[in-house]
Amino acid sequence: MLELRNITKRFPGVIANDRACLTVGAGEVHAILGENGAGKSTLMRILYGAYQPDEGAVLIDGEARQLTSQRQAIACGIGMIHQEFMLVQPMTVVENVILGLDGDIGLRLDEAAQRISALSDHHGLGIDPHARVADLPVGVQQRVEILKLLFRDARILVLDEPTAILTPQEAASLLDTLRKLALQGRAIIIVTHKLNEVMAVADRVTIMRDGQTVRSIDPAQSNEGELARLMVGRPVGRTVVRPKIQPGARILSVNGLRVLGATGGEAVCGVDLTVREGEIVGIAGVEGNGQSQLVEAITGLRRSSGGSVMMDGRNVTHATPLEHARRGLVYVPADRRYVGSIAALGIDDNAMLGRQEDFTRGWGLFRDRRRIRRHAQELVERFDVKTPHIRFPAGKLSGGNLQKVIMGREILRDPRLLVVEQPTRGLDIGAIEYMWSQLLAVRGQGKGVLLVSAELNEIRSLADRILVIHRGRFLGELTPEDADDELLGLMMAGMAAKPGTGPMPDRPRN
Ligand SMILES: Nc1ncnc2c1ncn2[C@@H]1O[C@H](COP(=O)(O)OP(=O)(O)OP(=O)(O)O)[C@@H](O)[C@H]1O
Repeated sequence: MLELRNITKRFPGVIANDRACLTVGAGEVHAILGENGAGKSTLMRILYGAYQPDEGAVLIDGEARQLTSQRQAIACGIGMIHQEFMLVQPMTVVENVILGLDGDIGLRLDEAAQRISALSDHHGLGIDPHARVADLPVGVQQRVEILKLLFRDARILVLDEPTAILTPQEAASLLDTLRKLALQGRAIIIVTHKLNEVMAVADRVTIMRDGQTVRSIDPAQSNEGELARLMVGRPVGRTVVRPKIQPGARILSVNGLRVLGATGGEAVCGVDLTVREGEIVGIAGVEGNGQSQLVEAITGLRRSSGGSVMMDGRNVTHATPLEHARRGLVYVPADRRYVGSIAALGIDDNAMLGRQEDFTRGWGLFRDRRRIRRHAQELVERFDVKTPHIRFPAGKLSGGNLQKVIMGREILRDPRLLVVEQPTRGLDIGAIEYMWSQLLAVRGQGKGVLLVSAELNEIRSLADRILVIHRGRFLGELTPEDADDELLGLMMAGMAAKPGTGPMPDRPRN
C-alpha cells in the first residue's frame, strides 16, 4: 500500500533522512523505532506532505506521488494523528470532524452526525457526535481524531506516540482499535518509544538510526532487549535502583491549595502535599486533571485562589518565579516547545535562560560568551544532545533532544527542589535510563523532587510516595509497592480510590 523509497532529507548541517526506506502493506501495523533525532518525525512529515524529500519517492499502491501539502496527503488516503491533538475544545465532535472539509457537508450537520455515529458503531469507538470535545476524556478525544481521519476515508493512518498520555486501560483499548482498523485492510504506522507496545501490536518494526532505516523485522522473531540494542547500539534496560534514603527536613509544604481553571471552575480543589529532602514525590494522573495548574501555582506562574505554599518554612504562596528560582526551586514544564524554551534562540542561550545574570562580565554589562559556550557544551555532552553545534536553534531540535536540553538546564542549576512535569516524554529508552539516574542523583544529594508524570513505570521506579490526581483532587497516597498498573490506571480514570480514603469520585462520562 505504501512505499517510501530512498528518502533523503537534508537541513543545514544535518542529514535528517538518509536513503530511508519503508514498506507497509494493507492490514499491517508497522512500528517505527529509533533514538532521539534518528529522523522518525522527518520521515513522517514527508509522508503527510509537510516536508518534501530532496531525493527519493513516495509510492502509494505502487504509484509515485508528489505530496506537497497535508491536504494532498489526505486526498491520497494518508492521515496523521499528532501527539498534541488538533481538536477545537469548545466545539462538538461533529463540528470538529467536518472542520476544514470542502463542499457543503459542513452545512449538513445532521447528515455528518449520522455518518459519524455509523462509523463510530462500526469501529466500536463509542463516540457521541454531539458531545463537546472539552468534556471528553483524552482517550476519547484521541478516538475523535481517529474518527476524523476515517471520515476522510484515510487508508494509511500515522500515529505519533499515541499512548503517551493515556491510562494503561485506554492504551490497551487504543491498541485494540488499531489492530481492528488494520484487519479491515488499512495500514497503520505508529512512531513509538515503547517497546512493549511494539511487541504487543506491531506486525513489523522498522528501526531508524542516524537518518537511515537500519532494519525491518517481525517483532515476534525478536524481543525487547534486541530491539533496544538495535536502536541504541548497546544493551539498555529501563530499570534503576532507588537506594533507601531516610528523608530529611521538609522542603515544600502545600496546604489546602486551590487554583481556578481557565473557565472559572476550580482546577485544583484544595490539595495538601509535602516534599522532604531526599525524596521524590510522584503525582500520577491523566493530563488535564489539574496537575499543571497545581505545579504552576507552586512555582509562581499562576495565582492560587486559596491555601498556602511554604518552602523551607517560609510562606511563598505569592512569590514570583524569580523569587522561587533564587530559593532553589526550579521547574521543567510539560510543554517544552512553547513554555520551556525559546525556539529561535540557540541551545547556548536556551541553556542559560532564567539565570542570565550568572553569565555576564564587566559588572554585569556584557554577556560572557565564553562561559555561555562552555556551559552549553557541558550540557550537550552530559545529556547527549544530538545537534550539529551549540548555536543550533532550539526549535529545530528533535522533540527528544529539546527535552534533554531543558531537563539538563534545570538539573545543572543544582536545585534544592526540582519540579518536573513529564520529564522523559518523547525520550528514547537510552535517554530515559540516563534521565532517571539524574533525577535519582538529585534525590541522592538530599534535594527534593516533585515529579508529575503520566508514565506509571516512571512514577513507580522513581517516586518514594505516589499521589494520584483526578479532577483536581488527590484520590489517595500509595507506595510504589502498592501501586500496580491496574489500580493506578483505575484511580487515574477516577474509577477507584485507595481503600479507606473516602468516597468514590464521580465516574467520568465515558
Ligand atoms: N526544520 C529543521 N531544520 C533543521 N534541522 C531539523 C529540522 N527538523 C528536524 N531537524 C533535524 O533532523 C534530525 C532528525 O530529527 P527528527 O525530529 O526527525 O528526529 P526524531 O527521530 O523524530 O527524534 P525524537 O525521537 O527526538 O522526536 C535532528 O537532528 C533534527 O535536529
